[in-house]
Amino acid sequence: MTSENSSERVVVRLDGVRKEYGQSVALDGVSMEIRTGEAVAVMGPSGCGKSTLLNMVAGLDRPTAGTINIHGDDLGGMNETGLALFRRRRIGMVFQFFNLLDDLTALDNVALAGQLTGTSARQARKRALELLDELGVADRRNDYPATLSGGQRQRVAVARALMNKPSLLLADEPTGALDRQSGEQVMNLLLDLNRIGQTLLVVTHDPRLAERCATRLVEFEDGRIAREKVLERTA
Ligand SMILES: Nc1ncnc2c1ncn2[C@@H]1O[C@H](COP(=O)(O)OP(=O)(O)OP(=O)(O)O)[C@@H](O)[C@H]1O
Repeated sequence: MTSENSSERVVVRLDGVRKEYGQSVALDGVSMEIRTGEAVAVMGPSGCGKSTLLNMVAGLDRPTAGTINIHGDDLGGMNETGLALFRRRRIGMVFQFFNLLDDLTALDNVALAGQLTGTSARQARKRALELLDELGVADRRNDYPATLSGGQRQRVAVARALMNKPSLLLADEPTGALDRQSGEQVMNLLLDLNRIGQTLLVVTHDPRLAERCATRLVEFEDGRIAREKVLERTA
């Protein structure tokens, strides 16, 4: 593989990323790459900067210093509108507590993500239904989040994250609020998605999630990368 080809395969590149909140340093010079098709798990003690890293990569917050490139686009060069568009089109996000809109049905929660990028309501609802079907929750399409189990809510949230075929799926403790069985199902879902080519960056406290789903483990300590290792997936 030529170096040109290999650079095309880089989805995310962080270079010397530092983030300060007042006196506190959340990220202290982080450089890393994520390549197409990788599933990277980020672990580390509470407060080591994991969520800050995801927020930076999603363009939800800006670094104090350093650069972040996603598929060659420098996030630092985008204004707020550009960042919002980038996020909707290129990034899918899954959160610990689902972050679904309570007053929309499961189907509308998913379809809205498509409509926000200009897909027609009809097309968006069609794709949303296909995704809910693939994720095994199509029968709950007309129900509101409050009436769904945690595992079902997370499936709907994953469907929403996939709506715009993101270059990168980010997940922040996606199993953190789930019972063991629902957590296992969400792990299998992430594994299946990665196996069909979805690039993943997952923050977790759960070593089982990293072992099951990740191709690489990155351990953070005090805002820095302390260790990295390639994982052999057993499943
Ligand atoms: N908005 C903010 N304002 C001030 N300090 C913040 C803010 N966000 C994060 N921090 C600080 O930055 C550091 C890293 O926080 P971060 O949430 O990234 O850690 P984490 O590894 O995700 O922790 P946890 O595992 O507990 O979720 C912490 O010291 C935290 O208090």
